[in-house]
Amino acid sequence: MASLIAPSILSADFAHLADEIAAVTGPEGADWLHVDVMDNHFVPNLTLGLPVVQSLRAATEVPLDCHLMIEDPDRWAVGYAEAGAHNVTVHAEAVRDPISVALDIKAAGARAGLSLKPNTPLDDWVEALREYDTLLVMTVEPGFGGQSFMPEMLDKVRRARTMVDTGHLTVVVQVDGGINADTVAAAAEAGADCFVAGSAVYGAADPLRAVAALRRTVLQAQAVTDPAPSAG
Ligand SMILES: O=C(CO)[C@H](O)[C@H](O)COP(=O)(O)O
Ligand SMILES: [Fe+2]
Repeated sequence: MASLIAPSILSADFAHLADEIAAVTGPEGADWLHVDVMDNHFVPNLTLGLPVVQSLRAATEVPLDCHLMIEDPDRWAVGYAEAGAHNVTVHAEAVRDPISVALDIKAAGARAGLSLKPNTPLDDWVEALREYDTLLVMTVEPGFGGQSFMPEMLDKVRRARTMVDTGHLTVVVQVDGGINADTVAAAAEAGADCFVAGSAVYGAADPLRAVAALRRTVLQAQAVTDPAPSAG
């Protein structure tokens, strides 16, 4: 099990993105940088797109984790991989040909991720997930930062963990939405490997310390559930 912390720049100051990324970068800092791409169609919010991701790629060494909350990801996802994203996640509810999209993302040199909204069942996507490297379990309705964690999503995380542990899937299990000091342990105990946190990191007085504190809590929770976890 991994223990990756991925601050979401959705809660950062968009006028100072390079500084905001530097604020979470360091030996105990971000493992991935989570970039929420919203198109105002798939979700009722508009953030940033490919030109910003291209600029971010040149501005930081931290692996970029692009969460595409957009319609027609079949058309756009590969561009994010070509721009140098480390992981490109598309939504199950938006994708038309999930296998082709995963193959295209991977052929362009990135990891491929598939995201499930809270009401989207895991079982419907297990076959497609065999082509994916990351499963993003949304723990809020996508669209906005600062929402409350949905504890009922922990079952989905547990079932995904079991599928990975029994060799049916090889995905990193990622959680996104409402992850903070109060909720991250439950997500880790349920078996998540990668923890996206926006407001809990960028709303903190010291974002770098907030990242380190989240990771410590994750490692403690994982040590209880899995006494010999692999390095994150
Ligand atoms: O995908 C997202 C919203 O759709 C964000 O990544 C997520 O909400 C992070 O923000 P917070 O940690 O404040 O909930
Ligand atoms: Fe996200």
